[in-house]
Amino acid sequence: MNTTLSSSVLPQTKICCSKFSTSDHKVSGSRLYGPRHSSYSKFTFQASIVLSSSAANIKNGIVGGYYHCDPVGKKNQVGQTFCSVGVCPYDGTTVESPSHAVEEKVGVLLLNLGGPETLNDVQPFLFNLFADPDIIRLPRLFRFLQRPLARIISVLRAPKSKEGYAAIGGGSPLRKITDEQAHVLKMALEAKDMSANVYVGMRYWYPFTEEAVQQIKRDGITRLVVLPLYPQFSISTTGSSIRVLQHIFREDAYLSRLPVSIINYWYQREGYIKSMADLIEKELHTFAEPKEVIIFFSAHGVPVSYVEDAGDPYRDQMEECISLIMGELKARGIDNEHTLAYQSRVGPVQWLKPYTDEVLVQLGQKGVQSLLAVPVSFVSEHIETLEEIDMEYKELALESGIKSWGRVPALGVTSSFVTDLADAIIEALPSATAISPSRDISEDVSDDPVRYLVKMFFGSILAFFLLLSPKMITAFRNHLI
Ligand SMILES: C=CC1=C(C)c2cc3[nH]c(cc4nc(cc5[nH]c(cc1n2)c(C)c5CCC(=O)O)C(CCC(=O)O)=C4C)c(C)c3C=C
Ligand SMILES: [Fe+2]
Repeated sequence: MNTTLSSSVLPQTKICCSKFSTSDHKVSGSRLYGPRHSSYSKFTFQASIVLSSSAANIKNGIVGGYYHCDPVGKKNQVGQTFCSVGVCPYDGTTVESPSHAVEEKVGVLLLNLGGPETLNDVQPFLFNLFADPDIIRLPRLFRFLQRPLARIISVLRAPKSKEGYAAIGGGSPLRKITDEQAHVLKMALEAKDMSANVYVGMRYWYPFTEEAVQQIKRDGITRLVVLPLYPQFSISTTGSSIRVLQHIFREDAYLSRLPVSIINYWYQREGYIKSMADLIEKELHTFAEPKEVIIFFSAHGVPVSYVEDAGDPYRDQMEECISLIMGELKARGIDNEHTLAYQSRVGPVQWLKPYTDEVLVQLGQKGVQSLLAVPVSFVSEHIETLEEIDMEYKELALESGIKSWGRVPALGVTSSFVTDLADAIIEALPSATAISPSRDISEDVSDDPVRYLVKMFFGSILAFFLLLSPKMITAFRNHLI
């Protein structure tokens, strides 16, 4: 049974851990931190998962406690990571505490992508990114090629990426912004009477998730909330970060017992939607004719196969997110036209459509005069807002006939947004449970050496032809360099 917090069990620095207990205590009182924002909810991938806890744990698009996804039916890559969404759905109440109280040390781990801090970091950063099996998703038979391929692609891609990073000052601003978000979030939690250490763990650059987790251990954290800084869930972002975390936790006796709650996505939260609407509303007023402006949502793309073959909920969540933001604007009397397109594709495969660059040209040709670009996949400024949108897409739009261009800034440390993240963390805390030591399917290596050798043999032959085929070479040249 899940339990929840009442204000009386949220003192400033100490939390009685037994209040969080999930066992058979007597319950009384009323719930304070239950699921909110039901009107915004839609749980997009519940059909392909099987809960290990009760079905009542899904409510309002929010799932409490850990459960593991069953990769039955449609192949679901999401199912290879944790799928809990944090907040405790227990519609009961406060737990009566036994007499002893143990000091609780709450930790919040912010997960993010990370970015190169100097131009010399670019190629090794890209190597880490492309070596991630959630970014370049090779069939199992070809997994042994992941790192050699990552080496080749990162070397080929580095010059183009370096140009981009050079144009925004020689490195990514992500670390600085994420550190600021961590700091402001800690203060927002304190303002809500919750004392917590906030850590930053990056997937592909410093400070790596592993480092953050070691610090969490050293600090003796007794309860952890994990908050990926991506509003929508994608296999390639939150999924990948959580998979790494799962791996680290499973290997460690202390961590595998640590109660953890993961907020897998939060695009539907009222605080986030309203904060986005605030930014858009403000920016619309900078145009001479605000009502004529097309609101152009530009989301980071993912390959179509993620969504259509692996069950990535990203596109559905993105579409719902946009409709929630537009609904909020409409409620404020703003009913501009809007459109959604996907940016930043890499490599020769099909990505989610329509593509941002193509739609910009079409809009220009159709005679659209004013356009407001709204980045929606990410909450910090980064290379794809500062270079791709502000420079490349702006130039393309103006060349295509659009006269008036604007861009909504990323949320960063906007106070209404950070306050809402603090609420999400407080809501998630009661449902923290230890990570189950179940096997990570994505790293399931065959124990049988003969099978392994056979796979390696045929895999190498196939890979040889694949890598040397003129089509592949042309594709890499056209799309990566
Ligand atoms: C090749 C596959 C990639 C997928 C899939 C992908 C998904 C994805 N990425 C973000 C957010 C960010 N990505 C950033 C940089 C970046 N991403 C890729 C590739 C994929 N991303 C590359 C090669 C790079 C490096 C930059 C470049 O060469 O273009 C960043 C920027 C970090 C920074 O340094 O500022 C962000 C942010 C999302 C949200 C997403 C899927 C939903
Ligand atoms: Fe990316």
